[in-house]
Amino acid sequence: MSKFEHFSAQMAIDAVRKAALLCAHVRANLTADGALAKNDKSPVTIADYGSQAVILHLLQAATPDIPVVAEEDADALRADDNAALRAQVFAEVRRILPQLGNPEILAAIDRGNHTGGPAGRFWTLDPIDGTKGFLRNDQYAIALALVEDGQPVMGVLGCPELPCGHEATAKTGCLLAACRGEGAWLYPLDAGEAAPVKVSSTADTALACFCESVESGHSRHDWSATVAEKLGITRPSVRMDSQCKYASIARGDADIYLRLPTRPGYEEKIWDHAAGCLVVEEAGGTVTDIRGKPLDFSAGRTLRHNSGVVATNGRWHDQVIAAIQAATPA
Ligand SMILES: Nc1ncnc2c1ncn2[C@@H]1O[C@H](COP(=O)(O)OS(=O)(=O)O)[C@@H](OP(=O)(O)O)[C@H]1O
Ligand SMILES: [Mg+2]
Ligand SMILES: [Mg+2]
Ligand SMILES: [Mg+2]
Repeated sequence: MSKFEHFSAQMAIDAVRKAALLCAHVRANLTADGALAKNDKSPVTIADYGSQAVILHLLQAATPDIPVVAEEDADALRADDNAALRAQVFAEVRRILPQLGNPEILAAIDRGNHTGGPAGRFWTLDPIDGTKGFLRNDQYAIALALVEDGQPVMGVLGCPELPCGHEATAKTGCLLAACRGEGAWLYPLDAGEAAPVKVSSTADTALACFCESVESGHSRHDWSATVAEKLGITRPSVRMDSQCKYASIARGDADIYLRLPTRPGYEEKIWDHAAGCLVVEEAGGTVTDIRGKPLDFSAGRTLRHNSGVVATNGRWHDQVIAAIQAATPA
């Protein structure tokens, strides 16, 4: 690993950990006035804005020349109607970074407006992935990746509600990190030693555990049930919010993640997949779209050359793709 990648991985892990503290504090105290609906009707909370402010401020300090593609912007926060929400964001960010003034917080959030593309380096951030899960007190993730010449080369997934192991005593909260060519690693979310992670070795698709979105608006549950049947799977799917699904595949808890498009024309966002995709690949798994094409992170802010997502332990990925082709309309 180059010196730059080593430095940026440590810094990214630290930034995600700080944002996770903010998210946990907001979630423990969240009331109905802590969230807004965006233009596309999807929710955004104090924690989405606060997490983005903390991470983008830290990225700006450490790598000022690397632009960022992030989900949120501060437009709604600047509106007079949202003064109360804005004040809560400022207060939450200052619990983590006490020196930051209000204008700096808004400016940090607005640093995420890069267009992406095929050349050079950029960061991509989802400050809270699975905002609906966060609001339901369920799974969510903080996802940060470094993309170089269209390829994720470093990824960090903070998963504050995912247990760090399977034993009953395992702490809640883990973080997965990967650098291209260096494997994937599992850390306790707060602090502590890393352990390598590997995908499952499940050899028979009939024994596979498959996971998908909670929201039927994000992935076709009826089609995935048909795909599962074609693969001989009898266990029901595990429905889980956010890129924690990628974390589950990387750790071998699940074998297949299906994200089958609910409507033609929806373009998946790069921040919803870059970190998770690298973590799974570095754990030995395979990630493609539903036609078996690699995810193309070089096309801007979205995966516009892809349709849906499939992640597996890599043993029988082609069989899963074939089952999807047979189960879904052309
Ligand atoms: N129509 C459609 N199709 C596919 N994906 C969509 C769609 N609409 C929204 N989104 C994105 O889904 C992100 C969270 O999805 P998940 O499947 O991981 O979580 S969930 O179980 O549905 O809550 C969610 O990310 P966050 O906004 O960060 O929560 C959205 O970017
Ligand atoms: Mg998301
Ligand atoms: Mg988000
Ligand atoms: Mg969102």
